[in-house]
Amino acid sequence: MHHLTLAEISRALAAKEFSAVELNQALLARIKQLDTQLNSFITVTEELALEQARAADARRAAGENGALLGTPIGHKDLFCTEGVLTSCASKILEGFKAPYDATVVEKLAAAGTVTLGKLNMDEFAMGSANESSHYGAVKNPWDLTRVPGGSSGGSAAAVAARLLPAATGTDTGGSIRQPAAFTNLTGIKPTYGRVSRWGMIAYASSLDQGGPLARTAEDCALLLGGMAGFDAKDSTCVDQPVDDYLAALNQPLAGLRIGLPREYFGAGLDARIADKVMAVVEELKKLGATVKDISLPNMQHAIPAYYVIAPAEASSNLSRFDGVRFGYRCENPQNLEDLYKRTRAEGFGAEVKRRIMVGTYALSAGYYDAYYLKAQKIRRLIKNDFVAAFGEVDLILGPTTPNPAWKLGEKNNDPVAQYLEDIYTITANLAGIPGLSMPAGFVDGLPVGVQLLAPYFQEGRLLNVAHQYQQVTDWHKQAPAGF
Ligand SMILES: NC(=O)C[C@H](N)C(=O)O
Repeated sequence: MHHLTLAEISRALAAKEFSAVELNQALLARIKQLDTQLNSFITVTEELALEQARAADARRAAGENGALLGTPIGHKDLFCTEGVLTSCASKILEGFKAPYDATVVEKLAAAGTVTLGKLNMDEFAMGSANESSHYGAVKNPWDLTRVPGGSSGGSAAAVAARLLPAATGTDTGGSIRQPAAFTNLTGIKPTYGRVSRWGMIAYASSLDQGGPLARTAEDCALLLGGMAGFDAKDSTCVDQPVDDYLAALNQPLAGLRIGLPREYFGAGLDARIADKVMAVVEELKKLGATVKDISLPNMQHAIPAYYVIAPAEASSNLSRFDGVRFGYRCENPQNLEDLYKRTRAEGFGAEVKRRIMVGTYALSAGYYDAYYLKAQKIRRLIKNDFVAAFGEVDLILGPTTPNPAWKLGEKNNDPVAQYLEDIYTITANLAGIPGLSMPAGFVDGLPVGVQLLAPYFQEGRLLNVAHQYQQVTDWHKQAPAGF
């Protein structure tokens, strides 16, 4: 059963080929047996899962037939789940059981999904390797000596290893798309405001967006349909109807205008990845697409701008973790200041501290104009580049990452080397547009992802193109050996 996609599971449950209880028990057994190799789960919610599976079977017996009813998923451990540890993979949230469900969790539970657990991640979603977790690094099922990408590395590893058919993730600068690329999955970061951030622990609020990771575009369409929608509890959530993503999948691609930004194919890109990207372009041409060279001239400024804006917002968001209200508190504080200082010094890991310091510095009087304000101006230029490009083309295509998954530990001592790996993904967050990564082949046995970008609220278009590509290729069907 573990090789079935979410859509196949949905159909099998509807046809009563097996029950939700049988399916979820089988996956729980598989998680117990195999996750010791990957470390993709922080918490396995066995009791909750069986309770939800029994309820789903009862709802089906009573005549309900929702597409997600009884389907197994996992949540990245920054989505609040009532009564269950929600850790952000940080020591500072040690023992924190959320008092309520995030909107995404609530919506998916109402649709009948079964939560098998909470998935490992980079601490507070800061990283591209899933090595900064307080709960230990996650391993890539394609090569256990390599990183799965980050920050949604646990979600990616679990889905790639067939421990789960799909999972939620979040993407602030690539955290869904980059791990999807490193583990041969399809993952979509929706338009900013498409999915509610309520109950999703904030890293950089103007960039964070939740979305699905799965093995196929069809599965992403199914899960995103359950996640997206207006939520009055998130003031940045957009009140616009959600498209029928499943219905959009089968549109023909004839006449689709694809733009290839020349800045995406410059220095730093592994030539073997460039070849894979061009092979995807050829395949899409056969399906009727036309291709045009375009330019996104401000892309070179994206990394410095992102690594000012994201830490600035993080330094503000993370000030709430002070040992008073949530999670970890240092032993025997001498006074209030000592409580704050030692709790935060002991509770946050090195990368989180680095970003709090960078962000605080960038926002401080005298430096604000030079760094934060300048970064915001660059952000606008990057957005304008996309708006101009989408005047000429329907979709932008390029690599998701410049390199395939690197070795565990390889970029640990060089944060900037790791930041540079985000070059192709962070622009979509700065502009707020949707982006999708899909499997496009292998280099030395390691998965390669291709990224598709679309205008605001055209998630359906991205899923449509990826689905059509997946009808004529089978990269996405390849499973890692041993899983
Ligand atoms: N959170 C993300 O989207 C990952 C990005 N590499 C960051 O560390 O900010």
